[in-house]
Amino acid sequence: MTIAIIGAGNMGGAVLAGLLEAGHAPESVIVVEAREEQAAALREKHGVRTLPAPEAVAEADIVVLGVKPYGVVPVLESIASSLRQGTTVVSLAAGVPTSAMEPAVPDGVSVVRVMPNTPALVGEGMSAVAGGAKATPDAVAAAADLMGAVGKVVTVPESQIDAVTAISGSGPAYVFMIAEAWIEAGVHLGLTRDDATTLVIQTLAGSAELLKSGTHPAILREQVTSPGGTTAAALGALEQNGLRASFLEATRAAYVRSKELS
Ligand SMILES: NC(=O)C1=CN([C@@H]2O[C@H](COP(=O)(O)OP(=O)(O)OC[C@H]3O[C@@H](n4cnc5c(N)ncnc54)[C@H](OP(=O)(O)O)[C@@H]3O)[C@@H](O)[C@H]2O)C=CC1
Ligand SMILES: O=C(O)[C@@H]1CCC=N1
Repeated sequence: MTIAIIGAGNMGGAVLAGLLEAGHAPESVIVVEAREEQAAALREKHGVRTLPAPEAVAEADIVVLGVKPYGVVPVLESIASSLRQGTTVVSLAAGVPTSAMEPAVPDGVSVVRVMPNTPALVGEGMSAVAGGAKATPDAVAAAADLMGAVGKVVTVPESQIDAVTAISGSGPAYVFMIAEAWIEAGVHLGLTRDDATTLVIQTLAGSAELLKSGTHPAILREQVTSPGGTTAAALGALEQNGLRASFLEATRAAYVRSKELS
């Protein structure tokens, strides 16, 4: 199975590193990068091959598109004549529907849309997979297998990909912003920045583990909240300051933006 990754920046690079970490042989991964210095850095760091796009896709069973949304269709047009029958194109781009990509590829090439997230870098990604109208079931399964190497995968109808983008695609940024604010809050209370960082990161990681155990978040929250205690005081302040409404509004904004991009 040869995988070509066109555009190994933040997201394509996370998939690349995650795949290698999961045991994919570096020789079976070909990277296409716009700038030679970036290509050289990836060769050096990961031991992968780098090639111009047409040569890379001519060898590939799966072509992963990690370029910005506006670059997706131009890249497809530039590689169309080199794609082999039976190749699966996996687009990671936000807001680019398969209906915009399919006309740019020859018949016999499947297009699958994936919305991943950056924790793929450490094998803890969350991806949603949606096949285009012309994608074969095998191609959708191959895309799901690929992303399964770097985290969890769900298969959704393409109509839900904008919602997925708003929840898990952009989601890590919500967590990182909360972590930043939380650490600063610790510093405001007199903790050293190092200690505040350790306290916050381990609290996030431990809480994520508890959530993964399957207990409902409301039960876990109740277990921390003593009547009339410190947590109740903090949660009251979060409610008063509109935490839930902020999440509704933030994810709605991401959803609308994802639709606008298409
Ligand atoms: N970042 C994220 O968390 C997520 C991103 N995505 C999607 O992933 C895609 C990439 O985003 P992101 O990784 O953040 O962006 P980056 O800018 O970090 O990565 C894009 C990469 O593609 C390279 N590139 C641009 N044009 C070409 C080309 N013609 N051929 C080969 N390489 C090219 C860029 O090089 P150069 O820098 O030289 O331009 C860069 O390395 C987007 O479509 C985005 O919607 C999806 C989910 C999450
Ligand atoms: O911000 C973006 O547009 C991309 C898509 C999801 C995460 N990053």
